[in-house]
Amino acid sequence: MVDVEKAKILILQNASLLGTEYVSLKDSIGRILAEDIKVEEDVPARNLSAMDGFAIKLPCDDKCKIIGESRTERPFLGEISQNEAVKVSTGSVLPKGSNAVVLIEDTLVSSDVVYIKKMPLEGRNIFKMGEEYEAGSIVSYNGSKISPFDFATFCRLNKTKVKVFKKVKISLLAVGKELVSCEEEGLYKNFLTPTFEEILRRPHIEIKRNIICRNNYEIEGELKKALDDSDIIISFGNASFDSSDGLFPVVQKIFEPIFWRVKMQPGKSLMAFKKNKTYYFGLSGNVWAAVLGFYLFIRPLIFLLSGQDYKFKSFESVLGEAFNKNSKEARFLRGTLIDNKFYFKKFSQHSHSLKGFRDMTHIAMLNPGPPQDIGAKVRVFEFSLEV
Ligand SMILES: Nc1nc2c(c(=O)[nH]1)N[C@H]1C(S)=C(S)[C@@H](COP(=O)(O)OP(=O)(O)OC[C@H]3O[C@@H](n4cnc5c(N)ncnc54)[C@H](O)[C@@H]3O)O[C@H]1N2
Ligand code: MOO
Repeated sequence: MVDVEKAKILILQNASLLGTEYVSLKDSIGRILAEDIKVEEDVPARNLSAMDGFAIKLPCDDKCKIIGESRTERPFLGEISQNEAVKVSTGSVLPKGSNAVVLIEDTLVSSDVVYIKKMPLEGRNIFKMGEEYEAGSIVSYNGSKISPFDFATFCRLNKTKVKVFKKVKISLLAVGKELVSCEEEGLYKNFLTPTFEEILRRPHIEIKRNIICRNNYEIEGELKKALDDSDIIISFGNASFDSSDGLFPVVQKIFEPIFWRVKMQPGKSLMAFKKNKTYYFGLSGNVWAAVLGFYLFIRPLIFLLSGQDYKFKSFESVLGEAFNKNSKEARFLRGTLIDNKFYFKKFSQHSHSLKGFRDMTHIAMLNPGPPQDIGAKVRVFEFSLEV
């Protein structure tokens, strides 16, 4: 049995990043960048007009001769002199020599002459070369998740492929003779693996299997298959290591222990094993214990393996309600913050209960010890299952 902090360290200390691969831009959204994205050429590469109107060269008279037109699809190639104007549209390349754009609504046009009613200041209405991104600057960093706007930026930078970390391959196993699928009639429905599959359905993760194992033979077979193709295997149920129906002995046969059982409540029944580079976690079938085990130990590992930075967002707070039990081990409560105080009584604290997940925003950790009064200091974590 290890304490919570030791358990976190034991899991992360030997974790190594997954490999990298190149993917096409359209497949990159949601993946984790494995390179810094550097701007090769100024964006925009030329001065562009930011408005519809006329490019002019200041200082000039309020009457200019129209010498041509620059369109987005067909730029004007000549150079502009004082008292000349070139018709421009939003996004079109500005002619050489121009230094301002007068808005179309501030002009009067008569055949090839434009009368300027309101003279712009120099530099106005121009989307300047390099204004968006200067050559040599970095727009996205190694380890960041590629958002739709990153995708748009990479497109604008003329990227066609980007280097990303390989997907984290995860297997989910529900273990229990009593379990039926959510579509079947029964008292003990396996809702845990489908729920976690939804939580983990992300572009940088690949779910290799989601399966119910009802006997040792199935457990062993699925664990061995998962060992071959997964980075992380998570099982739910039968996590008590001395349970008679055999998950623990099977796991012991295949993997090497990191630790089993953690000094915490709930979630004490947790196994962490490893074989080569594959991690195995045996979480409880009790939902709050399973979610907490995932939050504390597996989620940080997924961040680390996939190349992302991870930091537990925690801070000191105080109890808004008294907690009137002794705690033998670190105790985790689900709840929420109001005026920076932690409240937990309207949330079920039962390990088996689903009540409270919808509204919980924070988790408080109480150190082992006697009951705690209102105002007692507690460490509070922001709750999120985002990976
Ligand atoms: N005498 C003792 N009893 C228990 C102890 C103890 O120390 N002494 N520890 C308790 C703690 S703490 C936990 S946690 C659980 C051990 O958990 P298990 O992982 O062995 O739990 P199971 O019996 O397999 O399941 C518990 C509960 O959850 C249901 N379940 C299981 N898998 C799923 C699934 N995939 N989806 C939904 N629900 C699932 C299962 O049917 C049970 O009802 O033991 C305590 N007991
Ligand atoms: O430690 Mo158990 O995981 O409370 O239900």
